[in-house]
Amino acid sequence: MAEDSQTSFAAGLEDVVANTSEICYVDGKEGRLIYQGYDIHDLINGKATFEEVIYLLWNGELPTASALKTFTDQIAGQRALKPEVLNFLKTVKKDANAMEVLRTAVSYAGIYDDDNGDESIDANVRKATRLVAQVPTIVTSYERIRQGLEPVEPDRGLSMAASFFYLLTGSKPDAFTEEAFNIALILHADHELNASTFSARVTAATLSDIYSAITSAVGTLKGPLHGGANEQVMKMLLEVGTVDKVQSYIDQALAEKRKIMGFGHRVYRTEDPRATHLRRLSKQAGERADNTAWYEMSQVIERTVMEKKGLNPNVDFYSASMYYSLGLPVHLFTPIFACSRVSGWTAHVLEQYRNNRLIRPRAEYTGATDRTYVPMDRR
Ligand SMILES: CC(=O)SCCNC(=O)CCNC(=O)[C@H](O)C(C)(C)COP(=O)(O)OP(=O)(O)OC[C@H]1O[C@@H](n2cnc3c(N)ncnc32)[C@H](O)[C@@H]1OP(=O)(O)O
Ligand SMILES: O=C([O-])CC(=O)C(=O)O
Repeated sequence: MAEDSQTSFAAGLEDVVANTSEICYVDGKEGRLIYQGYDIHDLINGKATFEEVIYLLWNGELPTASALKTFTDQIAGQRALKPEVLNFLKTVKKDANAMEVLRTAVSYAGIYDDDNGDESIDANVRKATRLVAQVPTIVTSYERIRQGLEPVEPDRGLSMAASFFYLLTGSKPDAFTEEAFNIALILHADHELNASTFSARVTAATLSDIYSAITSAVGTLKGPLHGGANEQVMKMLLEVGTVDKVQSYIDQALAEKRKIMGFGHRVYRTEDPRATHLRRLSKQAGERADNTAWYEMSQVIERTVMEKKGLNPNVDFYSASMYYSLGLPVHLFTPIFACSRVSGWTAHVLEQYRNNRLIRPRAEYTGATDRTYVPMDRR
């Protein structure tokens, strides 16, 4: 064994502290989520906007009214896609996975970004602004193109929450939908060194460009153990169908050693504070849609999984029924997560650039040693 081999190995890097960050603190024991010192409950109870939270994540301070207006206008002014990106969305196959399309479109947009090749701090902030502005446009435009509809021209006067629905449907959402979606965007904005943010930081730490980092992150978020879980949760609810089938479904899944999607977490050992809000919003969205069946089924699943496995729901559990009740297509649930998390990813990439060191851990070598090469004719 090589002399410099590492002696401590943590499977899945559990509890390994891989960098310092001022952006976000997750208290897994108490179930608290803090953005730049502000508890998410305070941000939501104080009726913060998603734009305000992006400003906070990037700058470390809450904006004044005029700073927020300038920032909001800057984002709103960057929503339109470059013709090359739009053309990619129009020519890619219509039944592609929406996260794969987003991943490739982000990578493509980087090539055509006006600041491509400029790695100055100002250029990276401009690129980050375009990324948070355009990820929702990519997601909604591809969905419309897939349905045989023309993409909608962005409306600069709309909030990020309202703009998503406008770009998707051509109509402005009602006040409840805008408010609920704004909260969901805030809740998904950042989560310390989750897998996709870590992959963004690893890419950025090679001093590669911000679009490459966000492309890595989108690909990582897609997996069902991470952001992809919200779509799997809704598929489970649809498969279970009715409340009376929950018990047998969960029993069978656990007997087959299958994971119940939307439950468990690497850090939280108690209620995920985001689930507290999403549970309430799932109920309210169900009531407004005159169908609380998905919420009620979710409640029974939550009780059953707690009873049988002692696991709490994570952010992906109640967001599924909430989005479904808002009329959003299931295959957009994970792209919607990306529309929010791109704010945290970009905050982390900008932080990585400010104080960079290559991220390069070691592997504990478990392979063979001291073998002698055997020529081909003697194998
Ligand atoms: C935005 C987000 O990324 S939130 C997470 C979204 N992902 C999901 O909801 C997928 C379902 N959940 C999971 O797969 C896991 O809980 C993860 C991936 C979130 C965390 O994984 P880890 O920290 O590696 O925990 P790990 O998978 O080792 O689970 C520990 C134990 O709890 C069990 N467990 C964890 N989650 C679940 C679950 N959802 N259903 C059933 N059992 C579970 C495991 O089987 C394991 O049991 P064992 O020790 O008897 O083998
Ligand atoms: O922190 C994690 O490991 C996963 C998570 O909840 C998130 O990314 O929001």
